[in-house]
Amino acid sequence: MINWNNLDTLTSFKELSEVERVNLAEVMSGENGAERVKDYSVSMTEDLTYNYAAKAVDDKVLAALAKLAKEAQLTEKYAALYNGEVINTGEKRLVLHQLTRGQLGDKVEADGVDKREFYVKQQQRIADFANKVHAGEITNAAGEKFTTVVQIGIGGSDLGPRAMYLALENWAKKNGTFKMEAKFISNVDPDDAAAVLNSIDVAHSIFVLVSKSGTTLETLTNESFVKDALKNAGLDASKHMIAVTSETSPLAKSDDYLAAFFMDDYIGGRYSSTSAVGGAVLSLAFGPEVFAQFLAGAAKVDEVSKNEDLLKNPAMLDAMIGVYERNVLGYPATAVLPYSQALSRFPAHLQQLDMESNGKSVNRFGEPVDYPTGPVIFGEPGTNGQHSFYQLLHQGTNIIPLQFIGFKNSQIGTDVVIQDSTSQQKLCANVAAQIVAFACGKSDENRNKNFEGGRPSSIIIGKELTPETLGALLAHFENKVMFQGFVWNVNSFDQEGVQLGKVLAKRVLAHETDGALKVYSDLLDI
Ligand SMILES: O=P(O)(O)OC[C@H]1O[C@](O)(CO)[C@@H](O)[C@@H]1O
Repeated sequence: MINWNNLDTLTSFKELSEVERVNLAEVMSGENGAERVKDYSVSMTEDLTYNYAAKAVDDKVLAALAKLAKEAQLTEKYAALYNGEVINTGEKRLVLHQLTRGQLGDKVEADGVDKREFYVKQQQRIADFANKVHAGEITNAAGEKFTTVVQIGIGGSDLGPRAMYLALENWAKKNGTFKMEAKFISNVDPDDAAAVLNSIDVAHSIFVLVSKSGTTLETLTNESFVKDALKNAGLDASKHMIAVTSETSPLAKSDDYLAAFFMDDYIGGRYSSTSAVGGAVLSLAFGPEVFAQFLAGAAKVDEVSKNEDLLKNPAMLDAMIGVYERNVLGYPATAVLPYSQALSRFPAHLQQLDMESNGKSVNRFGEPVDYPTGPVIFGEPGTNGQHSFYQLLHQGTNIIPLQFIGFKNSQIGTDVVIQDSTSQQKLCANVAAQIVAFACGKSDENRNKNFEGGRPSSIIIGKELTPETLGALLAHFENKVMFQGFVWNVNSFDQEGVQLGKVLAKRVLAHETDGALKVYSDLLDI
């Protein structure tokens, strides 16, 4: 039987709080440090490793975390999720994003269909459509090939797919699978849509309207913006647009689109990159085979995440160390720092994934919780971040745990040797240096130049960022966030916190305001 209990009622959580703290600077110094870097490492897939040597944990802390993971029944809860229980209690929905990339457990039936079959069918329909576009069988009205794909969507209908596209753009160009350039319109700021439209040839562009609900104001506004532009160019908008939505949304049966592809209410926006939401744009941009490799990478990590042994389950381990840092050590934030330009928008995606999922103050039954839940997430690619906010990370008054990601090889492969090292070597040297600098610090009589150290980090290391490693990376973080939600006993799959602002904005637009809202409306000339 599964028990959904608050973290502070668990005996093993009290025990964890009493385990002696680790002096990170001490354990990471000298030979001991070298041994830790070798030992505190676990494979995520054959190409990716999670290394947690520079986290403030030792065997005692890890044993206490394993006990907590067991008492919180994390593997059982994961199994309940992929076997189709109603895990999203707020919206009374199943949570099925893992089914888009593999069958992890029982067949899941909902709405009278086998859900795995439903997702696979959508992937096949998308693959077929994308192949026809690439082959010139689906064209614009003049019979010319589409050369650009533009995704219109916001939140999960934008951030994940955009981050994934950017992550693979150069890889696809290098490996001969690049088919079409992709652009993204998300913000309701008219400058977003206008700038994208100014940068493309609309006559040769295909637009993917993505909205699960089919009611998101920003997305519908941008759709009209684009339709106007197509009309002004003398084009029939319905021959340039496809939709990705749920079958129950107002967009599903409209004649306004060349085709419609479906996901459903069991896939949260921020978990939708492996569904039709990511599938359409990525298959059009890189071909369906590349999208399939991306799914295969995610499926591998989903499988590893079933492991009951904490030390052999990187997503669960990462999650538990994060809980220790948040609820025992009291750290408020986590920085995501990819040493990979291709992952430039990955931190923004993780921001939504983590903060929209676990930024909650009530448990899954709607009762207030008495402990901190999700941390603040932010990040930028290294080495750019080093010349920006790392000052606070090294010497500020808050300790911010760090999540580094690094690859041995670059994607494009073009490089130069300057002062005896390549740029790729410089990049990797920097991430290694940062881990040790943060952990060990450096004492100096001048307090201003003193580094206290004791600043924890982990690193995910891969050979190269490929579609498969990207899928694995994505699933690692999705599963980490899911496990943390289980430990905190929150529902990680709804987002009521975004509603109030939407309601008030509607009131402003309808001029139904008073008090402070009225004055702000006047100040902004609405
Ligand atoms: O795909 P939709 O329904 O347009 O929603 C877009 C985004 O809006 C939200 O519901 C909240 O603003 C996100 O969770 C979601 O990713």
